Amino acid sequence: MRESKVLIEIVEEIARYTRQIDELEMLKMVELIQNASKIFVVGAGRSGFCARAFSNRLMHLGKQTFFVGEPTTPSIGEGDLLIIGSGSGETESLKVMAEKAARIGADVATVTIFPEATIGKLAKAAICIPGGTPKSERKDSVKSVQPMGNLFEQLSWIVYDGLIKMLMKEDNILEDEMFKRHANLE
Ligand SMILES: O=C([C@H](O)CO)[C@H](O)[C@H](O)COP(=O)(O)O
Repeated sequence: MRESKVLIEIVEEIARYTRQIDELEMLKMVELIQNASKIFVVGAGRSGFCARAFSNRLMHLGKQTFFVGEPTTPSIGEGDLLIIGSGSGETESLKVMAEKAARIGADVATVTIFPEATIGKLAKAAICIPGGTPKSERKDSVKSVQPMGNLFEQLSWIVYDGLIKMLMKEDNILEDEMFKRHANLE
């Protein structure tokens, strides 16, 4: 057996930058989730894979949750929440969705590297994650040992899992209850 230097380098980077994520902003997101009628989650590409996994856990918590783009996703309205995972905060289709949701009277929240970008400006909670992105003309917030948006995507997955743990504690939801809601047609 030989430990992998590559894996250790990645995990150490994740641990180092996790410390720069503001828990107060996570608490704001928890409050928005608790107060929302319906929760819509969206993200593109790899950021979208992480956001999609988050929507699955929100469903397990018993929240009325929809991943945007599915044929079963209804219209968003006042009192609803749109959570956007976007490193750059400037992905075209997501900007349009953020603007539309805000216009309609829904709350917008985001997990992003750049809270000052278009999506972050519209957000009531913007969890800022250190990272880089090939998309933004803004300077990456950190120099990562990994390519493209990897660090953002990994940290966003951890942030989403952290939010779920916070919601479990706040709303007193046990894992057994969550598992009962897990898909039985798989
Ligand atoms: O898939 C992606 C790319 O591989 C970056 O690592 C991005 O997640 C996708 O392009 C969405 O971009 P953002 O909205 O800026 O996260």
